[in-house]
Amino acid sequence: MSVNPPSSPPKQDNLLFAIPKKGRLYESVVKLLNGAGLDYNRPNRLDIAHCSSLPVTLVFLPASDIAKYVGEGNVDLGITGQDIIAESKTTVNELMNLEFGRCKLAVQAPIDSAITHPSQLAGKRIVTSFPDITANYFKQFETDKLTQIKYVGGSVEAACGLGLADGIVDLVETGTTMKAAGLEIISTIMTTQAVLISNPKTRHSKLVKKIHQRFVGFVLAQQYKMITYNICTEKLQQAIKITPGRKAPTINPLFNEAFFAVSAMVHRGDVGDIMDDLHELGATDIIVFDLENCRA
Ligand SMILES: Nc1ncnc2c1ncn2[C@@H]1O[C@H](COP(=O)(O)OP(=O)(O)OP(=O)(O)O)[C@@H](O)[C@H]1O
Ligand SMILES: O=P(O)(O)OC[C@H]1O[C@H](OP(=O)(O)OP(=O)(O)O)[C@H](O)[C@@H]1O
Ligand SMILES: [Mg+2]
Repeated sequence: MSVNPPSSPPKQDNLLFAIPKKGRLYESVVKLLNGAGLDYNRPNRLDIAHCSSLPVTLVFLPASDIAKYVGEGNVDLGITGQDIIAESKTTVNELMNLEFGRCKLAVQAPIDSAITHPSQLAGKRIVTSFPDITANYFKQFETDKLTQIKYVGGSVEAACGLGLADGIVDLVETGTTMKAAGLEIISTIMTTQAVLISNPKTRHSKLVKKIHQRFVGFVLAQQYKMITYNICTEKLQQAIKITPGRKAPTINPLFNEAFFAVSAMVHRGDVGDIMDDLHELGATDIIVFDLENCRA
């Protein structure tokens, strides 16, 4: 694998943190860094940026190289996909799932072909950006002939239409790319999402732990919203059943009234139903807030 060194030297003794320089993970990673308070200024086109808030240097690298840098280089932390870790065969510590970059790595073939099972592609021509995972996967179906696996760095879906492959192994999220290329899924090799990884031999374990904890808080905060409402004494117990909170709801009596103000964390996806249920019960002044960050 060819990898370019960063364009200017990192600050000595800073923790090095590898960030995807572009692509599908980039925007979510930038949000995560902001949310976790890792402030930085990235001069135009430079692949290196020093954080102003922590002794951390960000190195912007292709997502596909990050597992290698973290596993074998001096890079302490990184963000990349589980698919890339599996393909790199390097040992890294997977610290946490980041809940974005979700997709699956799938064997695909032209819709108008007679292929319905991956065994029909064993020994044939497969194009992919994941040659190692692909070779291992097809081994189970091979009898005499080895599967011919060709690596391409992108636009894998074009390979069948251009006569280079009988099938491909590529990532599928919505399926738009696959359908546009006239392909369909024959089998799924693995599901994947973005993860925070660390170098098992890092000299910065304290700082790794700190950043990890901040990310845990931010990712948790993204999954919840805060709801507050007023409810009369007689209906309080029923309301608590609707919003039990993560541990328990916070309940405060309202001044001079037989009412309580309740606040609780609720799952983002449940908010609509919970508001309906509370309204039906007779709760008033129901307000929902986004959580910017939290520490559970
Ligand atoms: N469509 C997608 N939906 C969700 N996650 C994806 C998708 N495509 C790729 N990923 C995840 O992001 C990782 C990096 O892929 P990405 O396409 O961003 O890199 P790239 O191909 O180097 O960049 P680019 O496509 O801009 O050339 C993948 O290994 C996978 O984990
Ligand atoms: O199922 P979908 O939602 O269409 O997403 C899947 C596509 O996304 C990625 O490609 P990307 O856009 O990164 O281009 P690339 O193939 O050139 O890397 C991946 O390689 C698939 O082709
Ligand atoms: Mg891509």
